[in-house]
Amino acid sequence: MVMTLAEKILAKASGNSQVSPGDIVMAKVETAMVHDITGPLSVNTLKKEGIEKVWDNEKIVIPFDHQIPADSINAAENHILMRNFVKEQGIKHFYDIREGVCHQVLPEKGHVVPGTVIVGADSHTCTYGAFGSFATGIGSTDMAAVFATGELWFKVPETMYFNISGHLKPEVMSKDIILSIIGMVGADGATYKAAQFAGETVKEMTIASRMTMSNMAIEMGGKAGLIEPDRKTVEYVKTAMEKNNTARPFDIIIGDKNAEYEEKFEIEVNDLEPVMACPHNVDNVKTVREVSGTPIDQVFIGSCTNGRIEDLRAALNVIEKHGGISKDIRVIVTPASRSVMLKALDEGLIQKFYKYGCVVTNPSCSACMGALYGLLGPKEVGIATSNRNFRGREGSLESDVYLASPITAAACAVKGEIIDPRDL
Ligand SMILES: CC(C)[C@H](C(=O)O)[C@@H](O)C(=O)O
Ligand code: SF4
Repeated sequence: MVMTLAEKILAKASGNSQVSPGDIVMAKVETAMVHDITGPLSVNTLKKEGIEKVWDNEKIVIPFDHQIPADSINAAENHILMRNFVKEQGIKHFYDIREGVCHQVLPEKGHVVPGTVIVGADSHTCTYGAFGSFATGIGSTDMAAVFATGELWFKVPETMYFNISGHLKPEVMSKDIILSIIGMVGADGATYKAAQFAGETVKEMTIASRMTMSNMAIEMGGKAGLIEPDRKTVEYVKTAMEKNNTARPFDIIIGDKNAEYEEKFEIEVNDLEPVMACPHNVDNVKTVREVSGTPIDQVFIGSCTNGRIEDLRAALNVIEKHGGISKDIRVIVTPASRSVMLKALDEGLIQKFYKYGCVVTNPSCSACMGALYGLLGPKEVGIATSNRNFRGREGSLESDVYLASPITAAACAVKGEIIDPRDL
């Protein structure tokens, strides 16, 4: 019988020749990730259960990213607890405060393996679906079970298939596509389903743009957000593995031709306009022109959704073209990882952001979740290139967050209010 990409990966990882939606399978995990916020509970649970050794100290990856450098004594204590765990267990892949956001660091360091099951104690673990893996976020206590056994049970999800065709206008990015899709299906439209993004538009996309799409699959409830691997994927993964001594063989798994999808959507993007997710729900999606003129206080360009080099280039391009940012607002720029930061430094982007009066921070989760810095105060309005805008996400419960692409966010930074990049 034919299977979808998600079904094929779960079948392989669970040693079955065939699986169908609804089946419960026990799957082998290829990579398991916890970070500085979610790791401590996994570690304490493991200890409480009396488990002395993790199943594989080479398959557990621990990046620090949410509260780096430690912004409170509590964060510093979490860091100490995790560093001790790393030492005790001989965890091979530990990335202390210098590397950046987990979902950027794992692919860059070669820990994302196409065709495998990857779990992370972070909801945006679905980002790695962009590499053709079945990647999903799990809770810290579930992770303790994975640390102990290297396996986890899954209910095989149905797949919602999004066939995307056409060419984007120059001011429109993959962020606008995924926001439009979420606006269309709703924040719970794909609950416990695998979303699969396919079609010529996705094929033409860079890996970074694909990651933006998969990253937000969870924002419509998706268990995973998969994209079939192709030449670009293999090249990215092989290079990352070779550079970081993480090389291992992997299979390229693609879905069967006549696989059954729960629902198939045809999306044509030639006429897609820049859009925004407006307060306070990610599915409250409007064209930027509909909310044009809204006053703003802060623009945040960064996060695991849109903090990659192409995002920084695109944002700076808009700022440069229009002679700088508004002096009435704050602009925070956070490269998603050390390697993005180094590239941005090499290309002179950081110097220019600074010149224009942006605040550039260390690679981290930064202002994305209102846990580190860049918090919004009461009644303030922020534009963010990140993935969530629920009440209080970026600070005060009385603040508003609009989610947008880096191009739109930069246009708003230039104007000091919400504006469609085409109207600058
Ligand atoms: C802190 C962590 C549990 C959380 C998540 O899982 O998504 C965070 O990364 C977020 O984006 O809200
Ligand atoms: S950048 Fe934001 S969304 Fe991504 S892992 Fe960090 S807090 Fe979560």
